[in-house]
Amino acid sequence: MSQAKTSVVALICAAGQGERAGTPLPKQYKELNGVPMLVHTIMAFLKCDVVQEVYVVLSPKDAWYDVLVAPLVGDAVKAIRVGGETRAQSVCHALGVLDDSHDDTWVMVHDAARPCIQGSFIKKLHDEVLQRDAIGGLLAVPMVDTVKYSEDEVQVKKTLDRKKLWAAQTPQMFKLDVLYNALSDALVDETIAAGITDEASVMEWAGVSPLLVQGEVANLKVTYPHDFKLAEFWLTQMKA
Ligand SMILES: Nc1ccn([C@@H]2O[C@H](COP(=O)(O)OP(=O)(O)OP(=O)(O)O)[C@@H](O)[C@H]2O)c(=O)n1
Ligand SMILES: C[C@](O)(CO)[C@H](O)COP(=O)(O)O
Repeated sequence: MSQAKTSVVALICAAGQGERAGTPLPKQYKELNGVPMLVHTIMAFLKCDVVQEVYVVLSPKDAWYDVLVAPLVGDAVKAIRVGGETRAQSVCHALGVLDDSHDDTWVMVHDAARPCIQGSFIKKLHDEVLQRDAIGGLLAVPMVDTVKYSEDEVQVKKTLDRKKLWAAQTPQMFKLDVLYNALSDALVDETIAAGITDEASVMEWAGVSPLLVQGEVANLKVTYPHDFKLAEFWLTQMKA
């Protein structure tokens, strides 16, 4: 008897302004090796056979997606124009749109700003979460630097035990309805909302322990101007 395939959708967050990157257009539209960053990100999910549907959350004011990205990715990707002021709000609004039509579905939330994501990384997260029957999980990399804790951004208060520290990446994979309910609850309180910087953090707040799946440094988040060249390097390496 054939088993029913697990339903997995990708939600790519592309409603940010990219202020730290300092580009004229939001950074997700800057070309990397001749193609807008967001196209690289979307194509990785479109080509990955563990993902059945791909959605992108945009700012309601976005004037560039239809011109710069849609012609290159086609209509298999659905744009949802409900982005909010913070990443968490953008994700929550988009999940609210998807929740009605998606029962028993996993969602992989991913940053448009991580264009070097590869199908093999996506599949690793998918397989480990499902094989271990986890509540959900995220790609993350162990810290390689010694990590200092400061309360005033001037002096060191202490050194943290880096063996216990991981840098969170995306995608992060959870049941869509569970994540939506947790995010909706958390965002009601401004103080709690301020600490919700990824999907795992809201699930931790809800009392569960997401699975850490070891990722790759290549899956960097393009944040500052110097990151564009680094992302181009990794994209070239991965195509080689
Ligand atoms: N209100 C927001 C803010 C961010 N994002 C998305 O979340 C991802 C990670 O956020 P970050 O790198 O912080 O992007 P920006 O918020 O655009 O950057 P900055 O903070 O420098 O303005 C990005 O793909 C960004 O488009 C989003 O969908 N909605
Ligand atoms: C979700 C994230 O990519 C995990 O590292 C990251 O937190 C998003 O960036 P932001 O600057 O916190 O929006």
